[in-house]
Amino acid sequence: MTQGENAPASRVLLKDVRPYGEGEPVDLLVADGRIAEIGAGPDVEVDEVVHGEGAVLLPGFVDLHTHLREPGREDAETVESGAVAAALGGYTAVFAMANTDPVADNAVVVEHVWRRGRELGLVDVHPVGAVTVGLRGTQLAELGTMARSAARVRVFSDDGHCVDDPLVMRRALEYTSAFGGVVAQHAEDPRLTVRAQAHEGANAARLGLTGWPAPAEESIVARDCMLAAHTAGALHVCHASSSGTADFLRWWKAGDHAGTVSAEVTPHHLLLTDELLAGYDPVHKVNPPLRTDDDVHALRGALAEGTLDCVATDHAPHAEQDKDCEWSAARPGMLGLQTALGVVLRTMVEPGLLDWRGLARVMSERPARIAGLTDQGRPVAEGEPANLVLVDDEHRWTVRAAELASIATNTPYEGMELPGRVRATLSHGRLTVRDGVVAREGAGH
Ligand SMILES: NC(=O)N[C@@H](CC(=O)O)C(=O)O
Ligand SMILES: [Zn+2]
Ligand SMILES: [Zn+2]
Repeated sequence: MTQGENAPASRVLLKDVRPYGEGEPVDLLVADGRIAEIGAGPDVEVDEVVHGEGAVLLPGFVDLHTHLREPGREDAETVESGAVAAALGGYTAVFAMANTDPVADNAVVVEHVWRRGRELGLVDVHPVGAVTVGLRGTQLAELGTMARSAARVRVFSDDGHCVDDPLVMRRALEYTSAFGGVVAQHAEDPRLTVRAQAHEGANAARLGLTGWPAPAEESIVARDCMLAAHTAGALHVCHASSSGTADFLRWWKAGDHAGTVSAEVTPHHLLLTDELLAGYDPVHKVNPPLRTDDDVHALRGALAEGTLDCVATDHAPHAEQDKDCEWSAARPGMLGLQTALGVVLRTMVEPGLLDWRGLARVMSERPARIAGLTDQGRPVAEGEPANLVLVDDEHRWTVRAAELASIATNTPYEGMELPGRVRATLSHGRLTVRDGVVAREGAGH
């Protein structure tokens, strides 16, 4: 049984919508969780009508990198608050990272997160399993048990920590390749980033902050690509942040290597730089750190050309006491689910680096394929699953932390005007967002 099957409204008419922002507006009928008809007549009988007024219809977004903080830090985010934020951001599937408390390194924790997601019925919540027990980097977690659990875990990551022992990484790639899993690596050589607080460069030097050098990321990315080739495993590079990482991946992907390598970039690394650190506001503290303008432009180019496969939010809510303190004590991370679309429109679509089809590729199709999802990231076409987002491309809005759905408020975009508003989101044929508001009635089983 898939989410939404118990939904009360099974027939929805999306009126005057433009799939991929192309051509004249059409009417699109959703029935029984699928796109039943494109060009449906005006007199068709439905339970709900959404007036698109020419808004852009895309496959629902898929986030490979979300921190939901449940279990353990429900004062920062819960599966519920995160699922609401995800739906409002246009997401129909999110991958919830394993660095919870307790760690999601066993079937009990991943099944809890997965069940909670299903109960809510707002977005498909896929738990990520930890690679190693307790994220400690020494002993492989029960990867096979998590894969065989009800949550059917396919993405594994110690995110927040690097699997720095090359033998442990090798074994993880070997083991997961046996069942089509992927290892998502937080690439950070721990020896090169001891006490690191900011991108190693002129700004960190001026501000007196210990540097996080780009080679700490790049050396692990290079090593892991070689291990993926050697094991014929699947590697996914989390939050690529430097021009050197992009250059290496471009070179690597141009070669003929066994294994599979994919990579994500976050919205904040596409827009923000370490110049923002001058005010010492920890809202700008994130791992990997904000880097330079050159890095930002290299990452945009790499995403446009496909060297970087997709955008992932690394949505990282933190409670006030963990963020509203001096720089060195603050936790790294920033909110991202509700601002990702706007930042990608601003950094990639407005400058002409991606069109709407390109946006669908990097925010929906590629991430779905990387994670092995078959019902997400599908074309907007008759017979396909109705996991969809309707974007009002003319609308601009101002980010206010207090108005975001997350419990935590650590957005670096406070007061910023962003393009694009999510007018509606459909998960398995059911409206989860209507007129920019979460549609909660009927949620749950
Ligand atoms: N990105 C961050 O700065 N923080 C993440 C961990 C991570 O993604 O490495 C978190 O869990 O808060
Ligand atoms: Zn990370
Ligand atoms: Zn993360």
